[in-house]
Amino acid sequence: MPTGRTVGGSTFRHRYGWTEQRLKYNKITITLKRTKMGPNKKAAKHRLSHETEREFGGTLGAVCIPIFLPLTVLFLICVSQSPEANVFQLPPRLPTTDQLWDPLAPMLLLGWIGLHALLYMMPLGKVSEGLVLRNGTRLKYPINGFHSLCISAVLLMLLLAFGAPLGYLFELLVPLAVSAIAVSFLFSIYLYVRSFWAPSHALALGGDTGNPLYDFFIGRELNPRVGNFDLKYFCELRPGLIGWVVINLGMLMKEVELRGSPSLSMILVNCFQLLYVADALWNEEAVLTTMDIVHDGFGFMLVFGDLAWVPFTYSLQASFLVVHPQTLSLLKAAVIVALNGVGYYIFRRSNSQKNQFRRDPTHPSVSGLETIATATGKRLLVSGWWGLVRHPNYLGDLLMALAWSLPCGFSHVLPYFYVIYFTILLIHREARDDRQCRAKYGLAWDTYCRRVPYRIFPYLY
Ligand SMILES: NC(=O)C1=CN([C@@H]2O[C@H](COP(=O)(O)OP(=O)(O)OC[C@H]3O[C@@H](n4cnc5c(N)ncnc54)[C@H](OP(=O)(O)O)[C@@H]3O)[C@@H](O)[C@H]2O)C=CC1
Ligand SMILES: CC(C)=CCC[C@@H](C)[C@H]1CC=C2C3=C(CC[C@@]21C)[C@@]1(C)CC[C@H](O)C(C)(C)[C@@H]1CC3
Repeated sequence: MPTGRTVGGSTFRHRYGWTEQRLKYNKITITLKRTKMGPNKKAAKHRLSHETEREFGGTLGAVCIPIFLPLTVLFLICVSQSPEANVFQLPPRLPTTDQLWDPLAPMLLLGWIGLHALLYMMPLGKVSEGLVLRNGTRLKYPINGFHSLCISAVLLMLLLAFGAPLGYLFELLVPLAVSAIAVSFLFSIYLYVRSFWAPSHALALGGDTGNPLYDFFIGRELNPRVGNFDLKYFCELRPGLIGWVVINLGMLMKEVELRGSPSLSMILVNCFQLLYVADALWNEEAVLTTMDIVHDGFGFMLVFGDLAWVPFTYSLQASFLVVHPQTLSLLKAAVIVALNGVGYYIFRRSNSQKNQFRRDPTHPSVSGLETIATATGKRLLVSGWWGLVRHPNYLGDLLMALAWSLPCGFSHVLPYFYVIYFTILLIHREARDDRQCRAKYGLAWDTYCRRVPYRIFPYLY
């Protein structure tokens, strides 16, 4: 019988009599106490208490980020559409009040979200189970995001065939972003209020600090649902992500209106980002094991990220290209396509390898890989993609991000906003994940880190 193994700095004993287990989980100390009950684990009663250390700068971050990021979205759209496209221009270019509002924008936005809610509820595709929750149950999720993308594509083609002016999205970008920001605030308030009716096991471990500003920002409830409709899972992949490629298409149509045909740069940006979104929806099931679904509460940060940040800042290259056309030689285009291909290959293969390993470690594609055991019973891959760096999927994602900016040339910083922001996001995300894994796996995680010393970039970081 193993006793006294150290996990995340605390001691726990595998013994039939009693256990007291202190897990440091993402800066949250969880104390699980079991009474003397014999070997039947199901009979053991858990007392759960948690003190949380706050992320994203705590209360200050929770107040500043919801002010600063929405303004950043509006600022960046305006800069991308201005002739100078200079992010460092002082005073900063902000929209006039006239530019902010168009009654068409909220109608289009709510119609779009409503359409995707209907598609989500359609009995298409399979139903999959999420990971086991703290109360021992598993939620069911419809895997029909790719169907939604295809149906959206057919509807858009029909609209184009009937002469719908999709290029008008260029003029509507700022009012649409304003509406998405307003919806994000209202929706987050609804989520915060309704979380007080949720049972305690349904709250996110880091989102129930008792500080209303912080909890509103980070999200109290883990998987808020209306009946079977999972609000977080729905927002993560559908209206925002598909909305992003629709905005890109709108920018392409605007270019056609202005110059008669789309540029090679615009085609590349549209194709690369469509591939990324289609891939996410094709592999929708894999989202069920991401940090956002498994760990993070659904609050302002994710709501705004999904509904406003992703569609309006990830499409900046396309809106930039409308006003700042670029000439791209075939040779340069080929190099950029190759870079995107390499990035995509690393991203997809590494994500699929880990998902396959987590779902079925005996599967022939992963059973031959070298692994190390952890005290939780789960194993960690130390060969294959996950033996190269600790986050090969981030490496691939970053290479793609660079390939999306390069078609915009080197004359402006703005098209590189995504790759700069994304590097910061992923470095921060890696640090969060490192803390969580050290808490979960203790010594085994340290061994893994020694075996695989680089986090994202081989021999660099
Ligand atoms: N475009 C965008 O804006 C964004 C894209 N992304 C992308 O989303 C994808 C998912 O990222 P994310 O959810 O952050 O994290 P990961 O998919 O990298 O998952 C991290 C988890 O994987 C497991 N793990 C880590 N190392 C190993 C190993 N050696 N062997 C087996 N399992 C391991 C651990 O969980 P456990 O052991 O519990 O299974 C760990 O918590 C990435 O490709 C990322 O690039 C992410 C954020 C934003
Ligand atoms: C600055 C700010 C408001 C940050 C919020 C972060 C969110 C924008 C991102 C957190 C994790 C995300 C993921 C994707 C999109 C961005 C957010 C929501 C993702 C859906 C993109 C497509 C990928 O294939 C993915 C499914 C792996 C990915 C999951 C994480």
